[in-house]
Formats: sequence, C-alpha cells, structure tokens
Amino acid sequence: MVAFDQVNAAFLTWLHDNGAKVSASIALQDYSEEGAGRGVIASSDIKKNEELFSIPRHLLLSPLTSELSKKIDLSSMEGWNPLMLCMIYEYCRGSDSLWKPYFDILPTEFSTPMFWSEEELLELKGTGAIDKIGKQEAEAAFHEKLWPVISDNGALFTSSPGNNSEPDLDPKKDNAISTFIQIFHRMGSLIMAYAFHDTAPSTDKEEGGDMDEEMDDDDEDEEKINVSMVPMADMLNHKTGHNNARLFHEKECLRMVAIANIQAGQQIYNTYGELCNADLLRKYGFVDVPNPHNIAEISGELVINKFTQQDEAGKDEKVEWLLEYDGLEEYFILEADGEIPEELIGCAKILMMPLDEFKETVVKNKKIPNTKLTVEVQKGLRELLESKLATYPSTAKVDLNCENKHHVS
Ligand SMILES: C[S@@+](CC[C@H](N)C(=O)[O-])C[C@H]1O[C@@H](n2cnc3c(N)ncnc32)[C@H](O)[C@@H]1O
Repeated sequence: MVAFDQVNAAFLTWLHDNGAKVSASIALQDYSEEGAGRGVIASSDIKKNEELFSIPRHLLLSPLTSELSKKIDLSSMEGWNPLMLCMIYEYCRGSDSLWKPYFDILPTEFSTPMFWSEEELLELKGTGAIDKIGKQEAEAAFHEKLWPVISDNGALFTSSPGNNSEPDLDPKKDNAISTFIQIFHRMGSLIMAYAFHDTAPSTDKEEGGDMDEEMDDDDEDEEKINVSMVPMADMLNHKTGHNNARLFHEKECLRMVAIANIQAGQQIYNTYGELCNADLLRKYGFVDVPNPHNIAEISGELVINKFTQQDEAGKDEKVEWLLEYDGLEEYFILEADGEIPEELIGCAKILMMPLDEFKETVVKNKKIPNTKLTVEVQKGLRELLESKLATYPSTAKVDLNCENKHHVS
C-alpha cells in the first residue's frame, strides 16, 4: 500500500512539475480487489463539463516527443513500430528519461490471453478471441523490424549504471534478445491497452476521446493520427454503459472533461469503445458482464461444413460463387439481440439448395435468394447454432456461477 501511494504521489508530482493540471476533485484509487488495478475516483462532487485534468503535449510519449526520433530515422517505420522503439528506448534510459515516473506507475504484468498458458487458452475455445491473439506474428515482427534497429544501435538501448533502469540492458550481451522480447511484449501490451490515437495538434479537434476505439496495428492513418501514450488519461478504467468522462485533443494539451455529474466516491470511466467481451479480453484483459455489445462469431468454414456435410455435390462451385458475390463471410456475426444476419440466411439457402436449382436460379440471375426463413432453413440454422454452442467448453450460465462463487469466497 505504501509503495502504491508512493508511486501515485511521485507520478502526480511529476505531472504537476511538468505543467499538467489535475483537479483537486479527483484521485488515483486502488481497484485491484475488483481486478481493475488503478483507476480514478471522484474525491468530491464533480459537475458535468468540469475539467478533470489537462496534459501538455510535451508529456505525451510518442515519436513526436521522444529524443529517439532525433537519433534514428523512424519515419519509414510503420504501425506501432516507431512508438514501440521509443518506449523501449525511454525505458532503457531509466531515470535519464523524462517518463521514468510514468513507467513506474504502469503495470509490468498483464492478464491478456497473450500471456495465458496453453491450458488456460482452452477456456477460450469457441470464442473469437483465440484466433486473434497474434503472439507469433508479433514476435516475428520484432525479429524482422525491431531487433535489427536495436542491435545496430546498441549504445542507445544500453542501460548505464546508476540510471535506475532494469539492470544490465545491453543488446550486445549473450541472450539479450530474450530480455528485449520480454520488454517488447510489455511495451506492446501497454500500447494495446493504454495508448490513444492522438489527432494532429493543429486541428484543435475533439476526438471522440476514446481510448483507442479500434486501436489496431493497421489502423493508423498516415501522419494525421499519432499513436501516443497519454499519462493520466490512461489511468481511467472502462465499464460498458458507465462512461462519464471524455478526452479532448487540443492544440496545446489533451483535456479530460466530465460528461456527466459525478458524485464523490464514484469511479470515473473513459470508454475504450463499444467492444464485445472477446475484444475487451484480447486487448485489455478483462470482460464486462453484462455486455450489450457481445457477439458470437460463426465462421464461414463452419457454415460450409454444416450445410454440405450430407451432400457435397456442387460444394466448390457454390463456395466459389458465394465468394465472388460477397455471400460468404470469414465470420458471420450474431449480435446480442439474437437476430440471424440476412447474409447467413442467404448463404445457408444456397448451400442447402439442390445443385440444379442453384444453377437454374442463383447462377442464372446472379442473385442471392431472398432471405425469408423457410422451415427447412430454420431447422438447418438451429443445428448450425447448436454445433457452434458445442464448441464452447462451458455455458455462460456455468461461467457466471463460477464467477459469482469466486466473488463470494
Ligand atoms: C488504460 S488502463 C487503465 C488503468 C489501469 N487500471 C492501471 O492500473 O494501470 C487499461 C487497463 O485497466 C484495466 N481495466 C480497465 N477497466 C477495467 C474493468 N472494468 N475491469 C477490470 N480491469 C479493467 C485492464 O487491465 C486494462 O488493460
């Protein structure tokens, strides 16, 4: 607890000393008992539109502010790579880095599936999260794009004695690569769960304020948007439907403002976007229950297998046609309202159709059949959903009971 308070105090002093303004009506709070780490609480009543804090742009950690950009040309690097290198560089500098008190408040461990054991990952069977973890792809990118830069510029990524960083960081040492991969995973997890899309300073524009609503590697839009770490703004947790603060990206600073009256003692939440639990888990390592944005993903492959298992005739022809006419998705999405998507009905109808009829009607008319549910299609879709359900190792009811028991104990 002492360490927790000390780190908070050092971080808040650092913010203050570097020109940030933090309202006296908010405080950092320990929500670790709820499994949510740090968060921000209203320490007295806050009115809608009140400013909670403002962070001057020079405190954002990004390739625009890190000294590394002056030492290495990062301009040709893509996606998160420039920010990743800047974070690794600043981290290696320890107390020589402006951002040392900020690194001290950021977590070193994460609960995202990226760090789960094989056995734990079995719990995700059936969900869309399991195919999207991307650990191997991330490590391949590290070896191909980042490690060559780090090892070619070893002196920049070497900790000096007494600078209070992790000891002995030196890319030239034996086995250094495994240490740097760990640092890479830590920085990648921080970017994934903490970074913001910052709009260009000159636009003085309010950006939905969301912590990175679709913060995916391939999302970054040329120069206009910078992926940036925003100290303090990233201390706010998320709870679906309880968002009461919003980040405004202004020319000189980023300002967090209350978008509702907030009573003393209430938690202050930013929104990370309208995310289903699979995405919340994959990016942030937690789920929301209930979550109206939840979805079930039915893979196109499952649909094809289900509807062609009795009669394979024309399977390839139909699949080819469906692909050409956008009738087959990689995943069909079922939302929380339980409506069957029209695309899925159309696809099922075609796959169930006798080959002659398919050629006579669909191919001839170049049209997906109407999406009215017939009894036969309804039955087929029901069986499809049952086979999808069978891919989950447990039901939501069982999971929720486990969770409740866990809270009680
Ligand atoms: C932007 S940070 C928020 C600050 C963070 N709680 C901390 O201690 O540094 C995002 C991380 O906070 C945690 N988090 C946010 N909202 C949460 C919630 N409703 N339940 C559990 N964890 C949450 C998750 O670990 C997530 O990856």
